[in-house]
Amino acid sequence: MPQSRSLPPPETRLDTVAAAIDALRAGRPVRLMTPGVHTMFAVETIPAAALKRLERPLLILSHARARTLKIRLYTPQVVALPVKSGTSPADLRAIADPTIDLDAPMKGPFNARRAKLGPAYAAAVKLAKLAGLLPAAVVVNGPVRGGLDLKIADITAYETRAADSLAIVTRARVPLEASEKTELVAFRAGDGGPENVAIVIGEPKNPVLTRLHSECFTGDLLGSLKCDCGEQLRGAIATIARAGGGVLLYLAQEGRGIGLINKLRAYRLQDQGYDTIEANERLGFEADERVYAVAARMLQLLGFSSVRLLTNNPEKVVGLEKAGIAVAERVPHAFPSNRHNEFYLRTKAEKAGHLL
Ligand SMILES: Nc1nc2c(ncn2[C@@H]2O[C@H](COP(=O)(O)OP(=O)(O)OP(=O)(O)O)[C@@H](O)[C@H]2O)c(=O)[nH]1
Ligand SMILES: [Zn+2]
Repeated sequence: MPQSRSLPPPETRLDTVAAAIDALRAGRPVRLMTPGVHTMFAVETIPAAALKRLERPLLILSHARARTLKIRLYTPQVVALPVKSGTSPADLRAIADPTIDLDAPMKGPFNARRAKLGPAYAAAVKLAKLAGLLPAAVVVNGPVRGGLDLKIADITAYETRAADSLAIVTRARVPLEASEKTELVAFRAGDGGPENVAIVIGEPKNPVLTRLHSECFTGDLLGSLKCDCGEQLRGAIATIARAGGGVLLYLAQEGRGIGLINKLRAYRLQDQGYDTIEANERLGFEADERVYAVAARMLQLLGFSSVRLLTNNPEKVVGLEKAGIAVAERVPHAFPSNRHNEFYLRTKAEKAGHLL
């Protein structure tokens, strides 16, 4: 049975998070309000002048990044490293970004703080992730002028809130090569965030044959041979059409939720010999950062409550069920490998439990 989702606290807001994402990406500070105040910048965008003015800044890294740097994990979720005076944004980026390891050898050892960290520190890293930036933040205890105010509860509730606020914006018939009877349904969240599209094929019947397709610019659009996304996308449309009907959700979750730029960073690490999972972790991400609340809400808005899911990934089945959709059956969805993606597919099978 699908579990019912816990509702976000009613006082949390969506629009504040969207504004904070813009601020961080532009190198501006965000004030995180618990009851106390902390101020954060993203490591990727902090301006030199702003860093210089901060009093006793801490560099906050995820556990995944800390493990790569052999930093002791004294505190849960994230670690805090005191930033010495005279440190430049480039120095911080060299610690946070493994793709520049080789150009700027890092100066260790790094001694993390042992003292307990309040919730603002992990929230800062989560907000950097939501902004599509490296998962690393500079945080000070106290307010900084010019910052935007954001409640920590708004960050924690963001994904659920965004999913709950989804609405169908428009729909149109778009005949496809593999399926002439096809309609595209466009969804948008209340904060105007990333748009998601459902491709409704033929006459879907419950439990509806469904593919959750995470956007892949390189595979879907450019025909990259590094992954199997392009084949899975076109293959799913053809399979669903042959079955008489179903739905493909085209989800704005590039790079398993880390965004295009971070995925390209992960590809750089793969060229140095790391596999797809190690690359994510060296960057400071989980192996898979996707959540399926948006997918579940799209299905509900389309009137579907139970699916036959085209996937090899058991985590997608669990994720969708957790978000409130019953998965009546898993339908395998594998394609032959090529010499570029063979190792990638084998890694997914061996390390991420993908079933082939
Ligand atoms: N971070 C990262 N993302 C990747 C990499 N290769 C492909 N992707 C992303 O992985 C996603 C595609 O995964 P999916 O095919 O939806 O899902 P899956 O987990 O492989 O499971 P299936 O349903 O069995 O296909 C897309 O968002 C791609 O951009 C990689 O090496 N690193
Ligand atoms: Zn891909």
